[in-house]
Amino acid sequence: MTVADTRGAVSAADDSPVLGLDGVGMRFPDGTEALRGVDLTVARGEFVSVVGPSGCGKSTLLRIAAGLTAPTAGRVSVHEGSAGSVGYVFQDPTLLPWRTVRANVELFGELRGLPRQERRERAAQALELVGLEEFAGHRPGALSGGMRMRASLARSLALRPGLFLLDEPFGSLDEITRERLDEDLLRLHRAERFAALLVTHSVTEAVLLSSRVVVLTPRPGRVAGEFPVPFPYPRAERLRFSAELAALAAEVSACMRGAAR
Ligand SMILES: Nc1ncnc2c1ncn2[C@@H]1O[C@H](COP(=O)(O)OP(=O)(O)OP(=O)(O)O)[C@@H](O)[C@H]1O
Repeated sequence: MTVADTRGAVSAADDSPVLGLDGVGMRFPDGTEALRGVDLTVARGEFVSVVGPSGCGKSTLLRIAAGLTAPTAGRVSVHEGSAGSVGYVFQDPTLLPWRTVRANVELFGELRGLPRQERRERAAQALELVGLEEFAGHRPGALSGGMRMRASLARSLALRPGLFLLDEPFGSLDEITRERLDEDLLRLHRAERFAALLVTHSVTEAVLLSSRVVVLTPRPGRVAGEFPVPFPYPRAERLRFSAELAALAAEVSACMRGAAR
């Protein structure tokens, strides 16, 4: 996996996928087979969501894409030059409670040895993007759950990722906060133009955010279907409650149910 620190690495002529999974399989040492023969690509600027029944291997897939777990079959490629940094956001914001929000957002830059001034600038910009400038000096304990998740998004945004991997990031939040953060994510995706791979339990969220939805079968997870989402970006808030979105979400859900039989 290549990790670069600037957006300058993106080449206009380069249309290779940012992420490619080729025949990926995963069998854990205890014999549990989580994934089998998964082919999946994410192109530059694309927003792909993965849905599937609980335990079908979604988180395992994301961990493999992030390079945190090595697959036991197949290949993973993160394309050199086109990806820039990889941002990884979990359901748990994992902020350090003794650091201020600003210092948390600067953390990854610190770990990568970015000069102090650049870290400061990137953190300030990322905090502005997620609307947390005024809370930069607060500690995470003083923030709401939604704000903590925004801080977690900002921490990854400060890496200026070419690829964002999101594992059910809003799963523990109440519905209204989750809807707001979906809007934020859509806006950030437009503004920063990263490619995204999102794991979610919500078919509506998947359709609302994505340019493509991938459905996995029950364990071992295989690709049961892929659904291009035809709605152009930027997407209006009312799309969430539209008949068009409901119809596509019903198709995706039917595929999930069919795969589970
Ligand atoms: N380290 C491990 N060792 C053995 N089995 C594991 C390990 N990690 C995950 N599994 C199993 O692999 C399967 C897939 O797990 P994973 O967490 O990827 O599923 P998921 O689709 O993300 O689940 P959920 O939707 O409930 O979060 C599950 O049966 C899980 O118990």
